[in-house]
Amino acid sequence: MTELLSTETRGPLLDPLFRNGWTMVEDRDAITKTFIFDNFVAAFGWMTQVAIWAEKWNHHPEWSNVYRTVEVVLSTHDVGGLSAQDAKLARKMDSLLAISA
Ligand SMILES: C[C@H](O)[C@H](O)[C@H]1CNC2=NC(N)=NC(=O)C2=N1
Repeated sequence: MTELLSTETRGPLLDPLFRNGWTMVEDRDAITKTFIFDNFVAAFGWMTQVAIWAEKWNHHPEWSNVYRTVEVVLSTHDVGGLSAQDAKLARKMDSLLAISA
């Protein structure tokens, strides 16, 4: 069962993400990061790879793409805030950058 991140687990899970460009969304228990790629195809290719993982894990981003920029927000709708699933998908998004570069 997906659970809201507790105060104790929040730090260790989120701090590495904050060091990697993620930030909290203002007034919402969610994290956000803007990814900028060389061009639209690179952005969409990265989104496609993320989509495969999101579907596999049944955990989906809130995102928008304009040309080579992808704005991502992660939160777990079922629990109304951040869960370990969000940190997991955020780590995967960052790891896929190396492949997409
Ligand atoms: C019915 C389906 O399993 C749920 O709606 C899943 C789908 N993807 C999801 N994605 C996110 N970000 N949060 C959820 O709570 C969630 N729930």
